[in-house]
Amino acid sequence: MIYTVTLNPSIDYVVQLPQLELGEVNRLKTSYKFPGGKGINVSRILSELGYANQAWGFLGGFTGEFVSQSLQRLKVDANFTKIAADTRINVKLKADQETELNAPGPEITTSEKQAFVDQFDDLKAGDMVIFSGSVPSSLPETFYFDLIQKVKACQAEYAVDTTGEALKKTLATHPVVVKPNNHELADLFGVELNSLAEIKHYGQELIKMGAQNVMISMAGDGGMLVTPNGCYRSAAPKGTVQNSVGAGDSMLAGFTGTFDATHDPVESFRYGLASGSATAFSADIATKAKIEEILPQIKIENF
Ligand SMILES: Nc1ncnc2c1ncn2[C@@H]1O[C@H](COP(=O)(O)OP(=O)(O)OP(=O)(O)O)[C@@H](O)[C@H]1O
Ligand SMILES: O=P(O)(O)OC[C@@]1(O)O[C@H](CO)[C@@H](O)[C@@H]1O
Repeated sequence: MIYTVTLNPSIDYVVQLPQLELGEVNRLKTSYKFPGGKGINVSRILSELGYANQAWGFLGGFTGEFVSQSLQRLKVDANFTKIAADTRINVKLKADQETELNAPGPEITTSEKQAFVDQFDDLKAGDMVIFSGSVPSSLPETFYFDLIQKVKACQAEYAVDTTGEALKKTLATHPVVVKPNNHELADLFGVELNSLAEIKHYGQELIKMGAQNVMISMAGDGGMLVTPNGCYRSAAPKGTVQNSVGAGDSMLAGFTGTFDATHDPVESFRYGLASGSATAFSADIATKAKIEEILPQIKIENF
């Protein structure tokens, strides 16, 4: 069974307007509300692709209720820990440029945290846990690392999609895959990455630091997979971008779902790439049909 962990879910409030005028009243062309948070997006794609999974994390208040009901409607199996505070709302502005306003997240009490941590005692050998997204500020920065110790004690596998110190700290524990985008990879090492060769080099550094596979997403430039046995690269297929929010999560879902079933990193990368682009070319998270339409267009080469 696959479990996704979203410590900091959200309502994604996506608003469209031709141009943003700062300091003025801006009238929106359209607005949509989606259940958001990286692990939740991963769960949505896993469910689309038919991989049994359950979404875990914290949900609270009227916003948490919206996310919970949306997941029910989307038939995503969920077992969230209920909290007293409101789940956050993240604003995604689609104007001449895409701008995201992500809130820090709600207060989580000690007893709410403990109830969540206790869930990890039920994991079984061979389960896969996907940790995605930011850690709310009321939880320690080491929270993922602490949870990973529990996952390892149960002999389950895990993937990590987070940034900065939280990511660095998990590498030495040997996650199955980490998925920084090229900017997050550059920030991790305090460098600028100007070529594919440089991206490969720093991907290999993450392998040396302990990751089993490193999948680097590069938005419209496709992606790269670095493994201890080789490096693979694919450009992105052509299409009309509608909403790239969640493309990275979709990529991780395509990878982890396929990896859990096949243990083949290159085939997993192929599904990851197709799922990422399928979401970028959709208004919301992609459907299975969209992913399957894009799959034949993915061309992976050794790099
Ligand atoms: N404009 C695009 N055209 C084609 N494919 C895209 C586009 N944007 C994203 N993708 C596909 O989706 C993958 C993940 O996208 P991206 O690099 O934007 O992830 P991310 O930065 O983690 O995004 P997010 O945090 O919104 O989930 C890319 O590697 C690529 O394969
Ligand atoms: O603030 P975090 O946890 O880093 O990211 C949260 C978020 O931007 O990630 C998803 C897209 O990847 C959105 O659904 C959500 O709003």
